[in-house]
Amino acid sequence: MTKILVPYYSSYGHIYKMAKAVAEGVSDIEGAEVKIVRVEEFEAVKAAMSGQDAYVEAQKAQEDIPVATHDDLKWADGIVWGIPTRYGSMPAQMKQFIDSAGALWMNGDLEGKATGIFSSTNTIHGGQETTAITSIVPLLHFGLIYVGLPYGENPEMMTDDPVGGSPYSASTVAGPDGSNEPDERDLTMAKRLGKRVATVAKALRG
Ligand SMILES: Cc1cc2nc3c(=O)[nH]c(=O)nc-3n(C[C@H](O)[C@H](O)[C@H](O)COP(=O)(O)O)c2cc1C
Repeated sequence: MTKILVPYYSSYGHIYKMAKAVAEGVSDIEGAEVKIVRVEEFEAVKAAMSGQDAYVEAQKAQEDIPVATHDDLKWADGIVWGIPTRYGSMPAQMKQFIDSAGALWMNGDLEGKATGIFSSTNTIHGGQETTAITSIVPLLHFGLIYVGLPYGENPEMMTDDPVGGSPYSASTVAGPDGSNEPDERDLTMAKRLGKRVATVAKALRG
């Protein structure tokens, strides 16, 4: 059994929808088991956003998703992180989860596991690539083995349409007001990322 974890943080649901696509892709691999977990929201953000319908609805839709733990990270053979952009890099909620996993780093618990990232921004040039690239840094400190998204398997990237996806990560563009649904091409690339990380994780397990 190859165990793949999809830990994500999502305020408005785009990353959550991408997480489900990633999980679907993992399921294409024989003998793969996938678990989606959400990184917990800050109480201060919950309070600040309590009057914003889009946020409240998106949080409600995720209520049944278990909260991510460090034991989940240890359980997994591969980890595909769902990281929306905050000022061009990862949200503090995700950073806190990663920073608080120092004991795992110290023990080398994640070394040699396959990993990948999917992301989301409001705007096309708002930081999809910087979010992926800067998020890779702590993942390499953990000794994770990074799996990207190659052009060869993802012809959807060869376009000047405002879709997500780059060699660094699967991604989606939520739109300036956040009302876009993930494009079908974004979901397809997210599925392929899930499948690719599961393939590598399986091979690494031997
Ligand atoms: C504090 C904050 C900072 C943000 N910074 C950026 C940014 O730098 N570039 C951008 O395009 N979108 C930015 N956004 C928009 C989010 O990236 C977008 O809402 C998110 O990717 C949608 O994913 P979600 O629906 O899963 O929350 C920001 C949103 C917030 C709340």
